[in-house]
Formats: sequence, C-alpha cells, structure tokens
Amino acid sequence: MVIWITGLPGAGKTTIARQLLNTLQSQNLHANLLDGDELRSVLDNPGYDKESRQKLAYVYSGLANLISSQNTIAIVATVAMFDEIREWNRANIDNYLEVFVKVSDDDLLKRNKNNLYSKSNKKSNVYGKDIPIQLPKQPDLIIENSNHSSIDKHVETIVSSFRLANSKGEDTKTLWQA
Ligand SMILES: Nc1ncnc2c1ncn2[C@@H]1O[C@H](COP(=O)(O)OS(=O)(=O)O)[C@@H](OP(=O)(O)O)[C@H]1O
Ligand SMILES: Nc1ncnc2c1ncn2[C@@H]1O[C@H](COP(=O)(O)OP(=O)(O)O)[C@@H](O)[C@H]1O
Repeated sequence: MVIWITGLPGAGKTTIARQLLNTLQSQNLHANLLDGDELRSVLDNPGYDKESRQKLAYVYSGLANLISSQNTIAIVATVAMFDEIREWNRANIDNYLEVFVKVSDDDLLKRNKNNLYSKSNKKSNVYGKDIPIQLPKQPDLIIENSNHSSIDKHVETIVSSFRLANSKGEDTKTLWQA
C-alpha cells in the first residue's frame, strides 16, 4: 500500500506524515516514510526545475512501489505536483491512496516554508510564482489543514481511509502486520 501525501510547500505534509507513521507503527503495522526534503538531501539535492522535479517524482513513485511490494506501507510526503505522476501511480501501484493536504493561500503565506513565499525571495522555480501548479484532480482524500486544525484528527481520517481500502480485499488485510 502506498499513502501518497501531496500538497504545496508548507501545507503540512511532513507534520501529518510523521504522525501517521507513528500511529501506524504503534498499531503494529510495518510502515516507512519517504519525505521529499529528506530524500532530496540523500540524493544530493536535485534541482527544482520542472524536468528535475518530474524525474525525482518518478523516483518517489518507484521507491514507494518497491517498499509496498515488500508488504510495508509506504508513506510518501512530497510536492510532486504533476498530473502525469499521479496517473502513473494509479496505473502502476496496487492499493494507492492519494491524500491532498490543502491549505489557504493566507495560511501558506503565514507559514512561508523555507522563505519561499516572501516577496524578497529571489529563488526561481517556485510553485504559484513562476511555475504552474497542477493540483490533484481526483484525490481519494482532501485534508483541510488550516492553521490550528488538529493533526490528530487528520491522521485519524487517513487511518480510517486506509482501513477501508484494505478491508475491501480480504487477502491484503493482514499483510502489513508486524
Ligand atoms: N524553488 C525552490 N527553491 C528551493 N526550495 C524549494 C523550491 N521549491 C520548493 N522547495 C522546497 O523543496 C521541497 C520540495 O521537495 P519535493 O521533492 O517534495 O517537491 S518536488 O516534487 O520537487 O516539487 C519543498 O519542501 P516541503 O515544504 O517539505 O514541501 C520546498 O520547501
Ligand atoms: N494544523 C497546523 N496548524 C498550525 N501549523 C501547522 C499545521 N500543520 C503544519 N503546520 C506548520 O506549518 C509548517 C509547515 O509544515 P510542514 O509539515 O513542514 O509542511 P510541508 O511538509 O507540506 O512543507 C510547519 O512549521 C508546521 O509546524
């Protein structure tokens, strides 16, 4: 199973994904987290131009698929704002749950992750500034993560969807148990 958590920088993907990982592991399930920022540093920080991001997104998908094929839940927390990638995921990953972490522009600006949204920021390749955003069209779940909304609640919602997705196939029900 792959739980693909996507959203713009600062939406709250890492915060939610880390707590989700703890929750699943505390329920004796095998789970791993592939976080965009962390994976980028392991891979020697690929660029932020469209081509590099697209290439990297396929790496996330491929790694997640590999982890999932070893009966471990792969949680991915990445921006990867490409329709093409999400289509690839749906076509190639068995048991794929796409979670879109949504937040208002106001909250994004307040959080201002990595100073990306400051007017003084001279960085290029910033979503919404100089590169277009392809928001998820048909996510399985939308999490509205406005400031001070409860991360616990968000995680509960994702775990319920995960349980529902797994209860559909008897065979997969116990696959992730530690
Ligand atoms: N232009 C530019 N310059 C510097 N840093 C940037 C830029 N754009 C994004 N970021 C930061 O990189 C994180 C995105 O990494 P990802 O690999 O998850 O995203 S992507 O798939 O490449 O779009 C993302 O981290 P998260 O905030 O964790 O999403 C951003 O903080
Ligand atoms: N529900 C929330 N309420 C208030 N602050 C939040 C909430 N969710 C995330 N944050 C804060 O927003 C910032 C960005 O969160 P992060 O998880 O790093 O986002 P992302 O991984 O999507 O870039 C962090 O400082 C985090 O503590």
